[in-house]
Amino acid sequence: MLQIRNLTKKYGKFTALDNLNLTIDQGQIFGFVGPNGAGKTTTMKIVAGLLRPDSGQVYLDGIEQKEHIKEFKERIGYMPDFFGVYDNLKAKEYMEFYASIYGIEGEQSRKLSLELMDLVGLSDKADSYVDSLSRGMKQRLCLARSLIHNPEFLILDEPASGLDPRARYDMKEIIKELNKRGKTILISSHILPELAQMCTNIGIIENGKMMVTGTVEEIMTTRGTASPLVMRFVNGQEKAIEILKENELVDNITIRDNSVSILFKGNEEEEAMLLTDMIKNGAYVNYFSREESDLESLFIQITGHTEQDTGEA
Ligand SMILES: Nc1ncnc2c1ncn2[C@@H]1O[C@H](COP(=O)(O)OP(=O)(O)OP(=O)(O)O)[C@@H](O)[C@H]1O
Repeated sequence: MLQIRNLTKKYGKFTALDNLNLTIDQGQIFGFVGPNGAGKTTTMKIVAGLLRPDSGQVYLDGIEQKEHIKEFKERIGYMPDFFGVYDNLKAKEYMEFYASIYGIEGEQSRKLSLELMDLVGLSDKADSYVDSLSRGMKQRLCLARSLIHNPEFLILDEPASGLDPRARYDMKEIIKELNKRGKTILISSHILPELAQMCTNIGIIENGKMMVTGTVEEIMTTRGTASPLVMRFVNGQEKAIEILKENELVDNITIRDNSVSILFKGNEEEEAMLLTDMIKNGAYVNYFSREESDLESLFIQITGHTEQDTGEA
């Protein structure tokens, strides 16, 4: 079990992580979702032991990271969100180089490197130069590299970023296979439906704080977002919004294009009363409906961002 407790990280005066808490149980694939700059990479780097927090603790099975950094690094594999340049290095040499960092040499290193390249579907590229591989292949190689010391916990920072649909699918299948083989996985992404298909649990981060964590179903239930209430107005939207703001059952008002979306905690009767109240006060409502909720709308409800807003998917 990985536990992150009250993690705070500042870059100068800017607070990137603000008392962040998170627990990931063994065997989970935990999807870490948030807009650009929310603090995902910072969190992942801290857990991987590559960045020091200003305060807070990270525990793996109750063992505190600061006191046992070597053991942490042995038990955790980290795949960064960028891939460096490796001139004149073949894929197998790249793998063997990383194996040597962990003291794995000779025949053992060659065998392990080929096994891992096979696992990520790159066995036919062992003799290709790293720089000649496609982006998807490089990312799979990077994943294979993070497995070289057989870590039980994997941290994957946007492993499918920039890949085409086929390559994304392949990456997802590899991650599911790794989970089946016993790896606990923390994965970040902006692609929410993809995370939903693959993850057991989701955490949504915004401005360095965990907004919500749980299974997808739990999140939707506890946030009351199972069905956001969406409405449109021909006239009187401002008045309607005033009414919405005063209603105790209304949470999180999102205004997008020509529609207003809210989290409404009331029952059907209270929903009808809300509509009546808006109409009585001069709002011309031409649409008022509970919408099917998915992860995308959940994300927007919680963070106020669309995937497009967050930049690269
Ligand atoms: N080395 C640094 N120096 C100063 N500010 C930084 C540094 N690294 C990150 N930040 C800032 O900290 C915040 C969190 O960054 P981080 O990379 O953790 O976010 P993220 O959620 O991973 O974003 P993205 O989805 O874009 O990768 C951002 O505002 C970023 O600009």
